[in-house]
Amino acid sequence: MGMVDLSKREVWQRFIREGILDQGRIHHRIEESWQLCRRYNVNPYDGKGKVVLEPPLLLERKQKNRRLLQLAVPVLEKLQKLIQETKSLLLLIDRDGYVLYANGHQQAIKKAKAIRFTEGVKWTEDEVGTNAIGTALRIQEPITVVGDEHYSVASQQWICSATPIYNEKKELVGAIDLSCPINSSLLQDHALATVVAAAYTIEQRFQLQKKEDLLELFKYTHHIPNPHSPVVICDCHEKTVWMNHGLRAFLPNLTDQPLESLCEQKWRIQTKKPIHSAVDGELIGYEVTLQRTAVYPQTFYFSAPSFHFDGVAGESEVFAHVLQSCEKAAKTETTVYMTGETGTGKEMLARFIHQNSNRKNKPFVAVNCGAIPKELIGSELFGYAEGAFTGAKRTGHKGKFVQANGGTLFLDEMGEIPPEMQVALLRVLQEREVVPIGGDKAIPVDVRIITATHRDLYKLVQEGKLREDLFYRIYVYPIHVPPLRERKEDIPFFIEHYCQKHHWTVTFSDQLLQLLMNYHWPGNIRELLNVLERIRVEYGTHLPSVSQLQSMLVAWNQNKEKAEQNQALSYREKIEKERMMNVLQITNGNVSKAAATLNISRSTLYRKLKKYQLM
Ligand SMILES: Nc1ncnc2c1ncn2[C@@H]1O[C@H](COP(=O)(O)OP(=O)(O)OP(=O)(O)O)[C@@H](O)[C@H]1O
Repeated sequence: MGMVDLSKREVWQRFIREGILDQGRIHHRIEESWQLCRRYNVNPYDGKGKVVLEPPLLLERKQKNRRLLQLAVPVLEKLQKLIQETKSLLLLIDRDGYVLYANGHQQAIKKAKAIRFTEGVKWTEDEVGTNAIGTALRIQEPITVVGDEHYSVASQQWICSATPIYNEKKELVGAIDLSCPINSSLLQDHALATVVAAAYTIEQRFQLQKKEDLLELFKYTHHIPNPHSPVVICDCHEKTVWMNHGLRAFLPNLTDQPLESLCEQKWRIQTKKPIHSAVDGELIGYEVTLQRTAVYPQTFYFSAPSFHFDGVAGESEVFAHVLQSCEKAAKTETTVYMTGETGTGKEMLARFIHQNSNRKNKPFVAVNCGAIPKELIGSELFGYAEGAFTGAKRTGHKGKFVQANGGTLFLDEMGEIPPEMQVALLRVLQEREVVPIGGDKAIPVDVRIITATHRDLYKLVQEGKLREDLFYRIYVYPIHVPPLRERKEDIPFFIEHYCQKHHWTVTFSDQLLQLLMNYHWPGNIRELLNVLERIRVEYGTHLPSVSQLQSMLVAWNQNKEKAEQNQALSYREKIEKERMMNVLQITNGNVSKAAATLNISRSTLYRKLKKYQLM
């Protein structure tokens, strides 16, 4: 864009009169704009402002752009001296091309008024033809338009430099323009540099303002009561900024996420309240309360809407797969083999399979093979005939197989079945009939078998403790239930479930949750529920501190270990241990006296104290 010269005037005249544009004579942005103006049918012999907003409408527009005005005007006012010295005009324009603010030298203002270049006017290319403001807003680049480069004569006595302004989100929010009469002393390169620098400063202020808004939003969060319903605060662009405990339990560290991404994660917006800045009334964010879309009891719409799981499913992928496997098994008659540590919910899943199968109206019978004395397993499972043995009920006894007829038999701790019973069990599975002990008539039975174990059954086969043929009878459709530590993300759901079930209104802090989520839970869900029960009983609505909970978990484990060791002791050993503890108590811990009372040597007593972990 060179200086005003005659040749440029000629180029303009030729284009206006004949529609011919001499290529390369003017800047390509100007060429492009002229072509546009021609298409818009802009009158080249006019170019005065047409749309000037009435005061109420202008006020409304200023209100809408108050952030821009608030951030830009102080910067523009710094240029006051330059404007006066160069007899020019400085304008702030909104993104639609309306002049929001105009400041300038007396003469320039007067000259501008003549063409209605004032506050409230719309100064776009389609209104007044090629000009710095309208063109800069369209091409989103800084530009200077000199004299005859203006499409319409009204502006041809001006040199104008304009540049777009972007907010912190890099969205176009408006433009600044520095205009001066063509004979001004202001150099056009300087003018352009000035507006670009001012726009840069304003953009910096937008960035800073964003931080202030964030601070204000954080301050606002202090006034949010601590409701149990999950609350999220997001900024005015609907990006998450903060969430309360109720939500953090489920979504740790989810800030700077689009609000809608939370909705994808099974949340629904319940209320959305705008938050305005206490400083300038600008909308700075929203307080949003959310609601879980999928809560327990959860209905899983895997393939049929009828599948229903009464327990906590949580959101872990591993457990979702388990439920899917169960659903598949439920649709068939297949024999299911469940593995998983104690307390992972195997029995619950066995019930889930039963309740979703065709057998749901028939009995579900669970037998814990590990809990029945070995000698009784046979009669428990297969029943006994009338008068089968001394003391047997005269009427006999229906075994679990017969009780479960038509339904599902859940055999827990399969690994505990003694070898001689394994043969009988194999027969029932093969023949689908049972012969009660002491009886001679076979009773046909129709049951689906689900077995469960926390032991490695195949290892038992290798060790010769489980018949291989029985193993293959039951190892048909294996489902592995993961331990709780492999589905930590589900822990908050269990807690929520427990709290609701017991009408226990407490909010677990982040630290407590972290502790519960990082613990290894050897007893899995059962252990978690026990710990929650203990917290509820001991602490009520005042939850323990982190260290209190920590020591609770440690003590818990030690007790459990002791209990396990006790279980490992024989009956005789248990009695011996008990006796030693009593004697030590009576002798106030005096080992010599205790040894004498027990009639054993001191060294034997020490050895035994070690063995029973009493020292
Ligand atoms: N998904 C679940 N939702 C709610 N509670 C559950 C869930 N899974 C298990 N539980 C609870 O955890 C406890 C242990 O579950 P369950 O008895 O089914 O486990 P298991 O694997 O069969 O244990 P074990 O092997 O020791 O018999 C029960 O009180 C059960 O109600």
